[in-house]
Amino acid sequence: MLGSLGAQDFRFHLPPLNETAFLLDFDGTLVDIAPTPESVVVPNGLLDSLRRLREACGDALAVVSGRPIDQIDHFLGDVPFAVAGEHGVAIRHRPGGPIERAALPTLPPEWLAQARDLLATLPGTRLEHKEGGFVLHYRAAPEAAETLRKAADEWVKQSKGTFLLLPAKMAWEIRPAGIDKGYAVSLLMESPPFTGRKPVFVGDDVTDEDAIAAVRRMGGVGLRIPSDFPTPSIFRAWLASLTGGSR
Ligand SMILES: O=P(O)(O)OC[C@H]1O[C@H](O[C@H]2O[C@H](CO)[C@@H](O)[C@H](O)[C@H]2O)[C@H](O)[C@@H](O)[C@@H]1O
Repeated sequence: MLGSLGAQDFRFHLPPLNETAFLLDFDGTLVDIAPTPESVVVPNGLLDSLRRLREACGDALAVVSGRPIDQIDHFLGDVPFAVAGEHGVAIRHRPGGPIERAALPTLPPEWLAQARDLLATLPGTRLEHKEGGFVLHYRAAPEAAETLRKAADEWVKQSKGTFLLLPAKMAWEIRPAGIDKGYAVSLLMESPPFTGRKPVFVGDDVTDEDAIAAVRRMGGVGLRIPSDFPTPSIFRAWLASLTGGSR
Protein backbone atom coordinates (compact mmCIF):
# COMPACT_ATOMS: atom_id res chain seq x y z
CA MET A 1 0.00 0.00 0.00
CA LEU A 2 1.10 3.55 -0.50
CA GLY A 3 0.14 4.27 3.13
CA SER A 4 0.29 7.99 3.82
CA LEU A 5 1.87 8.54 0.41
CA GLY A 6 -0.42 9.01 -2.57
CA ALA A 7 0.34 8.02 -6.16
CA GLN A 8 0.56 11.76 -6.87
CA ASP A 9 3.72 11.84 -4.72
CA PHE A 10 5.47 9.60 -7.25
CA ARG A 11 4.60 11.07 -10.64
CA PHE A 12 8.16 11.60 -11.91
CA HIS A 13 6.87 13.41 -15.02
CA LEU A 14 6.18 10.22 -16.94
CA PRO A 15 4.81 10.56 -20.46
CA PRO A 16 1.43 8.95 -21.23
CA LEU A 17 1.65 5.17 -20.85
CA ASN A 18 1.15 4.65 -24.59
CA GLU A 19 4.43 6.52 -25.18
CA THR A 20 6.38 4.81 -22.38
CA ALA A 21 8.47 1.63 -22.17
CA PHE A 22 8.91 0.04 -18.74
CA LEU A 23 12.12 -1.85 -17.98
CA LEU A 24 12.06 -3.24 -14.46
CA ASP A 25 14.52 -4.99 -12.21
CA PHE A 26 13.30 -8.10 -10.37
CA ASP A 27 14.94 -8.78 -6.95
CA GLY A 28 14.49 -5.94 -4.49
CA THR A 29 12.24 -4.07 -6.94
CA LEU A 30 9.31 -6.16 -8.20
CA VAL A 31 9.75 -8.62 -5.33
CA ASP A 32 11.11 -8.21 -1.82
CA ILE A 33 14.58 -9.52 -1.00
CA ALA A 34 14.37 -13.03 0.51
CA PRO A 35 16.83 -15.21 2.45
CA THR A 36 17.73 -17.23 -0.67
CA PRO A 37 17.31 -16.69 -4.43
CA GLU A 38 14.69 -19.45 -4.68
CA SER A 39 12.61 -18.31 -1.72
CA VAL A 40 11.40 -15.00 -3.18
CA VAL A 41 7.64 -14.63 -3.22
CA VAL A 42 5.68 -13.04 -6.04
CA PRO A 43 3.16 -10.96 -4.08
CA ASN A 44 -0.57 -11.19 -4.68
CA GLY A 45 -1.65 -8.77 -7.34
CA LEU A 46 1.76 -8.22 -8.92
CA LEU A 47 1.11 -10.32 -12.02
CA ASP A 48 -2.26 -8.63 -12.59
CA SER A 49 -0.78 -5.20 -12.22
CA LEU A 50 2.06 -6.07 -14.65
CA ARG A 51 -0.47 -7.45 -17.15
CA ARG A 52 -2.49 -4.24 -16.99
CA LEU A 53 0.66 -2.18 -17.40
CA ARG A 54 1.80 -4.25 -20.38
CA GLU A 55 -1.56 -3.73 -22.06
CA ALA A 56 -1.53 0.00 -21.32
CA CYS A 57 1.98 0.48 -22.71
CA GLY A 58 1.45 -1.51 -25.92
CA ASP A 59 3.52 -4.49 -24.72
CA ALA A 60 6.59 -2.36 -23.97
CA LEU A 61 7.29 -4.09 -20.67
CA ALA A 62 10.59 -5.83 -19.97
CA VAL A 63 12.21 -7.35 -16.92
CA VAL A 64 15.96 -6.74 -16.74
CA SER A 65 17.52 -9.02 -14.16
CA GLY A 66 20.79 -10.43 -12.95
CA ARG A 67 19.08 -13.81 -12.85
CA PRO A 68 19.03 -16.25 -15.75
CA ILE A 69 15.91 -15.90 -17.97
CA ASP A 70 14.49 -19.29 -16.92
CA GLN A 71 14.24 -18.08 -13.34
CA ILE A 72 12.31 -14.97 -14.38
CA ASP A 73 10.02 -17.23 -16.44
CA HIS A 74 9.53 -19.41 -13.37
CA PHE A 75 8.40 -16.45 -11.25
CA LEU A 76 6.60 -14.26 -13.80
CA GLY A 77 5.56 -16.66 -16.58
CA ASP A 78 4.70 -14.93 -19.84
CA VAL A 79 3.75 -11.63 -18.20
CA PRO A 80 6.72 -9.50 -19.32
CA PHE A 81 6.97 -9.05 -23.11
CA ALA A 82 10.78 -9.16 -23.08
CA VAL A 83 13.32 -10.44 -20.59
CA ALA A 84 17.02 -9.67 -20.22
CA GLY A 85 18.80 -12.14 -17.97
CA GLU A 86 22.23 -12.20 -16.35
CA HIS A 87 22.53 -8.43 -16.73
CA GLY A 88 22.19 -8.70 -20.53
CA VAL A 89 24.20 -11.87 -21.24
CA ALA A 90 20.90 -13.35 -22.50
CA ILE A 91 18.04 -11.36 -24.03
CA ARG A 92 14.65 -12.56 -25.27
CA HIS A 93 13.07 -9.69 -27.16
CA ARG A 94 9.53 -11.09 -27.41
CA PRO A 95 7.43 -13.88 -25.91
CA GLY A 96 8.47 -17.27 -27.29
CA GLY A 97 11.26 -15.65 -29.32
CA PRO A 98 14.85 -16.87 -29.50
CA ILE A 99 17.26 -15.99 -26.72
CA GLU A 100 20.05 -13.75 -28.03
CA ARG A 101 23.31 -14.48 -26.24
CA ALA A 102 26.29 -12.15 -25.98
CA ALA A 103 29.71 -13.50 -26.93
CA LEU A 104 31.40 -14.35 -23.65
CA PRO A 105 34.99 -14.74 -22.52
CA THR A 106 35.79 -18.17 -21.09
CA LEU A 107 35.43 -18.25 -17.35
CA PRO A 108 38.63 -19.82 -15.97
CA PRO A 109 37.47 -23.20 -14.60
CA GLU A 110 40.03 -23.01 -11.79
CA TRP A 111 38.16 -19.99 -10.34
CA LEU A 112 35.06 -22.09 -9.92
CA ALA A 113 37.02 -24.97 -8.40
CA GLN A 114 38.76 -22.61 -6.00
CA ALA A 115 35.45 -20.90 -5.15
CA ARG A 116 33.84 -24.27 -4.35
CA ASP A 117 36.78 -25.20 -2.12
CA LEU A 118 36.68 -21.85 -0.34
CA LEU A 119 32.91 -21.89 0.19
CA ALA A 120 33.15 -25.39 1.64
CA THR A 121 35.12 -23.83 4.50
CA LEU A 122 32.58 -21.04 5.08
CA PRO A 123 29.25 -22.43 6.32
CA GLY A 124 26.20 -20.51 5.12
CA THR A 125 27.85 -19.21 1.94
CA ARG A 126 26.78 -20.47 -1.45
CA LEU A 127 27.84 -20.38 -5.05
CA GLU A 128 25.50 -19.45 -7.90
CA HIS A 129 26.97 -20.39 -11.26
CA LYS A 130 25.72 -18.40 -14.26
CA GLU A 131 26.42 -18.59 -17.98
CA GLY A 132 28.88 -15.71 -17.92
CA GLY A 133 30.22 -15.79 -14.38
CA PHE A 134 29.25 -16.61 -10.82
CA VAL A 135 27.95 -15.15 -7.57
CA LEU A 136 29.33 -15.71 -4.08
CA HIS A 137 26.37 -15.34 -1.70
CA TYR A 138 26.95 -14.59 1.98
CA ARG A 139 23.50 -13.49 3.22
CA ALA A 140 23.49 -16.35 5.74
CA ALA A 141 27.15 -15.78 6.67
CA PRO A 142 27.85 -12.03 6.66
CA GLU A 143 31.17 -12.58 8.47
CA ALA A 144 32.47 -14.26 5.28
CA ALA A 145 32.01 -11.16 3.14
CA GLU A 146 35.58 -9.89 3.33
CA THR A 147 37.20 -13.30 2.79
CA LEU A 148 35.07 -13.83 -0.30
CA ARG A 149 35.75 -10.33 -1.61
CA LYS A 150 39.52 -10.80 -1.33
CA ALA A 151 39.43 -14.11 -3.18
CA ALA A 152 37.17 -12.74 -5.91
CA ASP A 153 39.31 -9.63 -6.24
CA GLU A 154 42.40 -11.79 -6.85
CA TRP A 155 40.70 -13.84 -9.58
CA VAL A 156 39.38 -10.76 -11.34
CA LYS A 157 42.78 -9.02 -11.22
CA GLN A 158 44.31 -12.01 -13.04
CA SER A 159 41.83 -11.48 -15.90
CA LYS A 160 43.29 -8.03 -16.71
CA GLY A 161 39.92 -6.40 -17.23
CA THR A 162 38.10 -9.28 -18.92
CA PHE A 163 35.99 -9.91 -15.82
CA LEU A 164 34.70 -7.48 -13.21
CA LEU A 165 33.83 -7.88 -9.54
CA LEU A 166 30.54 -6.24 -8.56
CA PRO A 167 29.05 -5.77 -5.13
CA ALA A 168 25.51 -7.16 -5.08
CA LYS A 169 23.09 -7.52 -2.16
CA MET A 170 24.93 -9.70 0.39
CA ALA A 171 26.86 -11.20 -2.52
CA TRP A 172 29.85 -10.63 -4.80
CA GLU A 173 29.33 -11.20 -8.48
CA ILE A 174 32.03 -11.93 -11.06
CA ARG A 175 30.83 -10.91 -14.51
CA PRO A 176 32.29 -10.42 -18.00
CA ALA A 177 33.24 -6.77 -18.54
CA GLY A 178 31.17 -4.77 -21.02
CA ILE A 179 27.89 -6.61 -20.50
CA ASP A 180 25.71 -4.84 -18.01
CA LYS A 181 22.15 -3.67 -17.56
CA GLY A 182 22.89 -0.49 -19.52
CA TYR A 183 23.86 -2.64 -22.50
CA ALA A 184 20.70 -4.73 -21.98
CA VAL A 185 18.41 -1.71 -21.88
CA SER A 186 20.03 -0.19 -24.98
CA LEU A 187 19.54 -3.43 -26.95
CA LEU A 188 15.92 -3.81 -25.82
CA MET A 189 15.15 -0.24 -26.83
CA GLU A 190 16.32 -0.97 -30.40
CA SER A 191 13.41 -3.35 -31.10
CA PRO A 192 9.65 -2.94 -31.28
CA PRO A 193 7.56 -2.36 -29.24
CA PHE A 194 10.21 -0.48 -27.22
CA THR A 195 11.74 1.67 -29.99
CA GLY A 196 10.58 5.28 -30.07
CA ARG A 197 9.19 5.20 -26.54
CA LYS A 198 10.52 6.93 -23.47
CA PRO A 199 12.22 4.30 -21.29
CA VAL A 200 11.49 4.12 -17.57
CA PHE A 201 13.83 1.86 -15.59
CA VAL A 202 13.41 1.06 -11.91
CA GLY A 203 15.98 -0.87 -9.86
CA ASP A 204 17.45 -1.13 -6.40
CA ASP A 205 21.03 -2.27 -6.64
CA VAL A 206 24.51 -1.14 -7.71
CA THR A 207 24.14 -3.29 -10.84
CA ASP A 208 21.03 -1.27 -11.79
CA GLU A 209 22.97 1.98 -12.02
CA ASP A 210 24.21 1.19 -15.54
CA ALA A 211 20.58 0.90 -16.69
CA ILE A 212 19.56 4.05 -14.86
CA ALA A 213 22.40 5.95 -16.56
CA ALA A 214 21.50 4.43 -19.96
CA VAL A 215 17.81 5.40 -19.84
CA ARG A 216 18.72 8.91 -18.68
CA ARG A 217 21.08 9.24 -21.67
CA MET A 218 18.12 8.27 -23.85
CA GLY A 219 15.99 11.02 -22.31
CA GLY A 220 14.12 8.54 -20.14
CA VAL A 221 13.52 8.19 -16.43
CA GLY A 222 15.77 6.12 -14.14
CA LEU A 223 14.48 5.49 -10.63
CA ARG A 224 15.88 3.68 -7.66
CA ILE A 225 14.72 2.01 -4.48
CA PRO A 226 15.07 3.35 -1.78
CA SER A 227 15.87 6.89 -2.98
CA ASP A 228 12.78 7.25 -5.19
CA PHE A 229 10.52 4.58 -3.68
CA PRO A 230 11.25 3.68 -0.04
CA THR A 231 10.44 -0.03 -0.45
CA PRO A 232 9.53 -2.58 -3.16
CA SER A 233 6.03 -2.68 -1.69
CA ILE A 234 5.56 1.06 -2.21
CA PHE A 235 7.00 0.73 -5.71
CA ARG A 236 4.50 -2.07 -6.49
CA ALA A 237 1.63 0.06 -5.19
CA TRP A 238 2.77 2.92 -7.43
CA LEU A 239 3.01 0.56 -10.40
CA ALA A 240 -0.53 -0.68 -9.77
CA SER A 241 -1.76 2.91 -9.44
CA LEU A 242 -0.49 3.74 -12.95
CA THR A 243 -3.28 1.63 -14.43
CA GLY A 244 -5.83 2.57 -11.80
CA GLY A 245 -5.54 -0.70 -9.90
CA SER A 246 -4.89 -1.39 -6.27
CA ARG A 247 -3.04 -4.22 -4.64
O1 LIG B 1 18.95 -7.95 -11.05
P1 LIG B 1 18.01 -8.55 -10.05
O2 LIG B 1 16.76 -9.10 -10.65
O3 LIG B 1 17.74 -7.62 -8.91
O4 LIG B 1 18.80 -9.81 -9.45
C1 LIG B 1 19.95 -9.57 -8.62
C2 LIG B 1 20.41 -10.87 -8.01
O5 LIG B 1 19.29 -11.40 -7.31
C3 LIG B 1 19.45 -12.63 -6.65
O6 LIG B 1 20.22 -12.45 -5.47
C4 LIG B 1 19.71 -11.44 -4.60
O7 LIG B 1 18.35 -11.72 -4.24
C5 LIG B 1 18.15 -12.92 -3.44
C6 LIG B 1 16.65 -13.08 -3.21
O8 LIG B 1 16.09 -11.95 -2.61
C7 LIG B 1 18.92 -12.77 -2.12
O9 LIG B 1 18.74 -13.95 -1.33
C8 LIG B 1 20.41 -12.53 -2.42
O10 LIG B 1 21.10 -12.26 -1.20
C9 LIG B 1 20.58 -11.33 -3.35
O11 LIG B 1 21.94 -11.15 -3.72
C10 LIG B 1 20.06 -13.68 -7.56
O12 LIG B 1 20.45 -14.80 -6.82
C11 LIG B 1 21.24 -13.15 -8.37
O13 LIG B 1 21.59 -14.10 -9.38
C12 LIG B 1 20.86 -11.86 -9.07
O14 LIG B 1 21.98 -11.35 -9.78
